[in-house]
Amino acid sequence: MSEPLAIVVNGVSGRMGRMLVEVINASDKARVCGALERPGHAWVGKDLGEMLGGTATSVIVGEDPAQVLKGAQAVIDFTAPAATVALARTAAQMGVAHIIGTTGFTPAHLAELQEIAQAGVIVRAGNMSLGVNLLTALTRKVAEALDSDYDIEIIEGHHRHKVDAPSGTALMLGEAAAEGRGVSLEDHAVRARDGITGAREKGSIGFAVVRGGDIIGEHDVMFAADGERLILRHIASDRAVFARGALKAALWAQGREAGEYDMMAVLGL
Ligand SMILES: NC(=O)C1=CN([C@@H]2O[C@H](COP(=O)(O)OP(=O)(O)OC[C@H]3O[C@@H](n4cnc5c(N)ncnc54)[C@H](O)[C@@H]3O)[C@@H](O)[C@H]2O)C=CC1
Ligand SMILES: O=C(O)C1=N[C@H](C(=O)O)C[C@H](O)C1
Repeated sequence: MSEPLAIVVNGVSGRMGRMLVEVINASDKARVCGALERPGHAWVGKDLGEMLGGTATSVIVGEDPAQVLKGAQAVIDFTAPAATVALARTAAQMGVAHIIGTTGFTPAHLAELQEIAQAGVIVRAGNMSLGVNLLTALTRKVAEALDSDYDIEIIEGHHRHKVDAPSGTALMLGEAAAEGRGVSLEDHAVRARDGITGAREKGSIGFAVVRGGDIIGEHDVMFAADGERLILRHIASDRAVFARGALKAALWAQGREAGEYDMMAVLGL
């Protein structure tokens, strides 16, 4: 049996950071070899196991990616856009595969990641779950089959702490719908409605956002026509689905050529 993959978890005290440690620790294919938090965070310099409420481990939470990534084969990163772009540069320089779950990137961030990926392996997806990636493939197929008499609306819901909207997943679904229709999302997206908006423009792709409580992540893609509606739905009820996907991506990324990949590639969809 091969050695377990050495993985660093970035943003380790966050909702996804904690979940990643749990999922990696439960796997015989990988181990947590390092942990990162934002500079000055209360966990920096402390033992990861103790910070998570368990027994001491040999992993001390660090704040300097260049130090912590030494000896790592992958870093899994669910943090914030600027932090992720900065880490991508270091990971590429050090030959460490960078698995990115962070959402909320601007077009400038995305262009920078694309440039960095010329020299490093990046796997990035707005949603790492198998279910959502299947939903994405289905959305593309249905959008291809139905004409613009079917209005496409994407409705997403998340917990009260989420800072970006629409969600990375909703945008991924919007891209798939636009691709299926053979149009550009940028030209057809309606990301907010308020006041006297006028009637719905034919061919547009609408987004609606719910924020509240502890909703982990819910996404509907609606195709609404005269006389019928088709709704494709995914509900995440456990963050482990995202962490398991990220671990799969870290294993898949080993030995790949430099480039930016997505979960559809990892899952072969
Ligand atoms: N692609 C996917 O499947 C999923 C993506 N997400 C995305 O992951 C991101 C994080 O989500 P949560 O864990 O819920 O947020 P969170 O707020 O609980 O955790 C974020 C963590 O990142 C840390 N952080 C911020 N700046 C940092 C820096 N410079 N260096 C190191 N750590 C830093 C914070 O201190 C915090 O611990 C969001 O963008 C969210 O949308 C969340 C779930 C699934
Ligand atoms: O912030 C979250 O929690 C989630 N974010 C991702 C997104 O923006 O789509 C994925 C998941 O739905 C949870």
